Amino acid sequence: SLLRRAPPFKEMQTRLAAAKWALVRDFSAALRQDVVVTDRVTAHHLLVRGGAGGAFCNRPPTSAASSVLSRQRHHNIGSAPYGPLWRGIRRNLVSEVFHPSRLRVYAPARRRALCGLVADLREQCTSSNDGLVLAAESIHAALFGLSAAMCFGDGVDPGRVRAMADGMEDLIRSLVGLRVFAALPALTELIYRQRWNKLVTLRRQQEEMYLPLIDARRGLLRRPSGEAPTYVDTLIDLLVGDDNSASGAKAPKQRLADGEFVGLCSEFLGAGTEPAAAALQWIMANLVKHLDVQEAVRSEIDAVVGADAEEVSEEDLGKLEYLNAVLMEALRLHPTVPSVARQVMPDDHVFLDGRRVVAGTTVQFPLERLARDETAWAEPDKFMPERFLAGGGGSGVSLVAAAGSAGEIKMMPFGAGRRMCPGMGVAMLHLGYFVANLVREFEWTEAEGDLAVHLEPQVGFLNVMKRPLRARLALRNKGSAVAELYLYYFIIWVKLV
Ligand code: HEM
Repeated sequence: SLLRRAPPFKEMQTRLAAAKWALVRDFSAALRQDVVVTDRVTAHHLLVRGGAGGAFCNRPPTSAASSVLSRQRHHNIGSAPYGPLWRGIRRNLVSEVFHPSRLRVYAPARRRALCGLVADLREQCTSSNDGLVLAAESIHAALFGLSAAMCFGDGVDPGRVRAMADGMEDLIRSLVGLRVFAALPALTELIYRQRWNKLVTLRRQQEEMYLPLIDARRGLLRRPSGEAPTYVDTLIDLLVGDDNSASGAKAPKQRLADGEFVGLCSEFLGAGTEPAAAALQWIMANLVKHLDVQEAVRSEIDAVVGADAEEVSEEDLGKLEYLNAVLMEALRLHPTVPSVARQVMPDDHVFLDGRRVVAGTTVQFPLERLARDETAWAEPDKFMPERFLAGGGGSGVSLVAAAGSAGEIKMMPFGAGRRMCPGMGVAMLHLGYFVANLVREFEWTEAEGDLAVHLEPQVGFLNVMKRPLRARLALRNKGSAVAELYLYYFIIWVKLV
């Protein structure tokens, strides 16, 4: 009967095509009612201005492992209800880890990740006849290693980092199936026994891998000199308010429990790596498909960065306007998080065309659809970075919907409003830094047959490339000082692994 309640897919598409928003019933979320908003003015109104009265800042019940397994007692930033706990842990991430002054301290870790990636790609392309590389796997490993270093510190055993990355991929693959536990967990736990057991196993593995590293940081009397504070360090003494106080009275602030630590580290590693790794693949895939754009990025870099410079530095990125336009265009066409969701709370007075939306309704904002709106963009399905240069249709479009967005949202790959992604700044820094250096180091071209680049998405929990990125690489800077530097890093990397 639940299946019968869901509208046929085609009908839903037609309704969505014709309207600013549509009511759908989502059978997978058991009797839940969803509204899907596809209009950019309505999206801005709801996400940025909120529902009169309430803030319209809650997400629907989540399938995050911590929350489900602890019966909603332990939360991470994404799953926490809008309130003191959310405020405390989000503020900690934004001001203690992602503040620009702190981000500078992680520059050596970024450099090591880049050097490891370049060395890995060099090794692959020089050891095969045709320069073929498994770019998807290499990109993921480099970005995960960087997140792990920012979370737990340098010097975590590379074997353990690989095991954490494998566990995270497994968890992300399972997440769509785990949505059934977001509502009525006591019942769904019985019905979907196998999935529940899988969730318990994945979580236990995370505890076994993360807790010794967390304890090691707790036990440090003093950080090694010059080492940046890790995400775990910032959580150790953090005191947060409690949203679960049944009486509603203001509860005293408390330290985080082990379960919350594990959940927050899992979120940092997963949210910090997976959408960024997917975005980096989409960007490089478009550069492989559009060689003229790749060459234009390279020319811009060569004009700004001296031939003997070791790398495109983070300071250089601000001068690379065309590179920035490429990032924006790839994020517009391929938002790696497919949709953003809010739940209407009793305090939220959310109105659509004069009708109040009932409390409990989930409001979805499909990101790709908003960003490919043909009334907002010329030729919305085409990859045209120039549109983000001065005078183009996208110039002036900001990733932060509140600022300069003239009451509408033309794209929001990082979401919008108070719950928008807190990692946007660091993600854009990582994307710019990696893309610039990968284009400077190598010429990227397409392989043939099954290894060719397909810009076809596979949409699940994330919007990833259906066929993982493969490419043929040719070295630039073959005899330069830069090559020697990467060789040096490669030798160190091989010794470590
Ligand atoms: C290209 C990379 C990334 C993309 C496309 C992305 C996208 C998003 C989106 C669409 C949301 C939902 C926002 C909303 O509901 O309005 C989100 C939330 C979030 N992201 Fe990211 N993200 C990226 C990188 C990161 C990084 C590097 C971190 C760092 C750990 C991060 C941590 C989070 C967290 C904690 C939330 C939940 C925020 C809250 O509920 O207050 N993300 N992200």
